[in-house]
Amino acid sequence: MGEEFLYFLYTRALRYSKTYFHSNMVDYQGYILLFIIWLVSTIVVRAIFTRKQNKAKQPPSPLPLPIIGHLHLLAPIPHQALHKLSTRYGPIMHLLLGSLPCVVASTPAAAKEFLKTHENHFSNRPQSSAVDYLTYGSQDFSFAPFGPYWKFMKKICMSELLGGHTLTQLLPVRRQETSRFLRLLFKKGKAGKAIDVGGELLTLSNNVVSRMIMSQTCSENDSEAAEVRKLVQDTAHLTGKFNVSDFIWFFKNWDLQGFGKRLEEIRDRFDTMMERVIKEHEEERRKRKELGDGQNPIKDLLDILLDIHNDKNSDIKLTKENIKAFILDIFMAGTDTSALTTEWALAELINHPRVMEKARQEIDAVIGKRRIVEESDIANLPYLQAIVKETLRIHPTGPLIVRESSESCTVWGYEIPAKTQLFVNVWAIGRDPNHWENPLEFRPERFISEEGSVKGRLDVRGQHFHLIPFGSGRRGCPGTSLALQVVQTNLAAMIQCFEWKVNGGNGTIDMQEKPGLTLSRAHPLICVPVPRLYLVPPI
Ligand code: HEM
Repeated sequence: MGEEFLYFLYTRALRYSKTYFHSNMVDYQGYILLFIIWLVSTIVVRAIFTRKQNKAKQPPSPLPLPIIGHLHLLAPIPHQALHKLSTRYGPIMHLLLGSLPCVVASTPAAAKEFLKTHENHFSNRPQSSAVDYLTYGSQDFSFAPFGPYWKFMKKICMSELLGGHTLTQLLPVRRQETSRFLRLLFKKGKAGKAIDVGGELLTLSNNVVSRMIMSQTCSENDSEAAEVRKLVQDTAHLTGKFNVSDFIWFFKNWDLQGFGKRLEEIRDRFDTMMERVIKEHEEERRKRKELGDGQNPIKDLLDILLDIHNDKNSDIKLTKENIKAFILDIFMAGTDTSALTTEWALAELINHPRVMEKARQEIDAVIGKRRIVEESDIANLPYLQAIVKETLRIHPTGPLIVRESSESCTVWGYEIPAKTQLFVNVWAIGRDPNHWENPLEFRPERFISEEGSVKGRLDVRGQHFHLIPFGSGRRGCPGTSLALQVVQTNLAAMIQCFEWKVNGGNGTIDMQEKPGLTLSRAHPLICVPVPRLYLVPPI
C-alpha cells in the first residue's frame, strides 16, 4: 500500500516535471509543488519504515530517504562507509539500498552468526542484471543458488578443478609464469626503469589463470593474452558499477545508464574467444583420439570440463554455456584478487623496511643465494606466511562478502525477511580493536608464536571469524590454496631477488584505497626493481 502510494506520487512528479520542462515555463509554482511532493513522500517513507520496524523487530538503522533509501550513505567507498555506520548502529545493521532490504554484519560474532549458525539461510548470492547477462542467464557457479547444480560444481572444483592433484599437475605452468615475470623485472631493473607493480602482477596472475584454464592458447600469444586481460578488466569495471535498475524497483526495466550495449559488446567478445578456444580444444582432443595417443596429457580446466560435458553418465548435464560462464567466474574471481594482495603486501613492506629485512633474512637462511624460492619452500618460511596473513587482514581484496537470505529467519532476535542481502564487512572485522591489538599497525609478528612458528590457531580459511579474507563455510573461496601458493611464492621471489626503489616522494607509499568490487590501491605502485641477486630464472 505504502509503495503504491509512493509510486503514485512519483509518477505524478515525473509527469509534472516532463510537462514543465518541455513547455519551458519558468513557473515557481512548479518548484513548490515538487517540494511538497518530496516532503510528503519523505514523511510517508519514514512512517512506513518506522511502522515496519515496530511490527517486526529489525536491526538498528539510520533513517532512509525516499526512493534511494540509504544508498547515499555508501559513498565514496562502501566498506569504509559501512564500517563508520556500524560504529554508530552496531554489529548488525539494517539498510535499504534503494528498494532492497540489506543487513550488514561488522564484527566476528555477527559474521559467525550469519555465515555459520544461519549458514543454511544465507547460502545464496544476490543477482545483478550485469552478472546475469554476462553469465548467459546466471548459468555460472559463483552466483548459482545453493542447490544441485552448485553442489555438483563445488564437488568438481574441490576434487578436480582447483583440488590438490590439479594444482600439483599445473605447477610447471605457475613456475614458468613466475620465471617470465622475474626476467622482465631483472631486465627493467638493470636498465634502471620503473615498473607499474600492480599492472605487471595482474599480467602474471592473468597468465597463470589463463594457462591453467586453457593451456597455452592465451599466454603463448601476446595479443591474445592482452585480449583476455582487457576482457577481465572491462568485465570487472562494468559489474562493479552501480546500476540504478538493480536497486530502485521504479527503474527496474529501464537502462538509464546505457549498460545494455556495453554488456552486449563484452559478452560478444568473450563468447567469440571462448567459442574459438573450445573448438581448438575439441579439435586437439579428436586428433589425439584418432592417433590413439596412449599418453596421458596434462589436462587443463577446460579439458576437465569438456570431459564432464561429454560424460553421458554425469549426474548433471554440463552445457557449453555452463562451461563458458564458469570460466568467466574463475577469471573474475581469481585474477585481480591475487595480484592486488601481492601489490598491497609489497607496498606495506616498502613502508616497513624492518619487516622487509626480516623476511629477506628468513628467505636467505632457508633458500640461500644460489637459487630462486619455489612453492615447495613456503612451508619453511613462517615469517613470509605471517606477512601474507597480515596483508589479508588489513587489505582483504574481497572487502565485503555478499550473500542473500533464501527464507526468513531470526538472527540475534532480529527478523530477517527472505531475499534480504547480506554484507559481511571483512575489512571492518580485520580492524576490530576488540580482537586485534593496535589493529591499524602492520605487524606480522602477531601471527608468529613464541618459538617462531606460525600460530596454528589463526588460519585464513574461514574457521576464525576475526580473519575471513576468503569467506567462510560452503560458499567460501574454492581458490584459497591456489591464491596462497601464487601470492606467497611470487612475493617471496620479489623480496629475495630485488631491492625496491621508490621514485620521488619521501620514499613512503601512500596506502589510500579506491572504490570498486575488489580492494584496489588509489595510486599505482611505481618502483624500480633493483636486482639484488644475479640469478637467471629458468624458462
Ligand atoms: C587473494 C586472493 C583471493 C581472495 C582474497 C578471495 C576471496 C574470496 C571471497 C571473500 C569469496 C566469497 C566467499 C564467501 O561468500 O564466503 C570468494 C569466492 C570465490 N572465489 Fe575467491 N578469492 C581469491 C582468489 C581466488 C582464486 C585464485 C580463485 C580461482 C581460481 C577464486 C575463486 C572463487 C570462486 C569461484 C568463488 C565463488 C564461490 C561460491 O560462490 O561458491 N578465488 N573469494
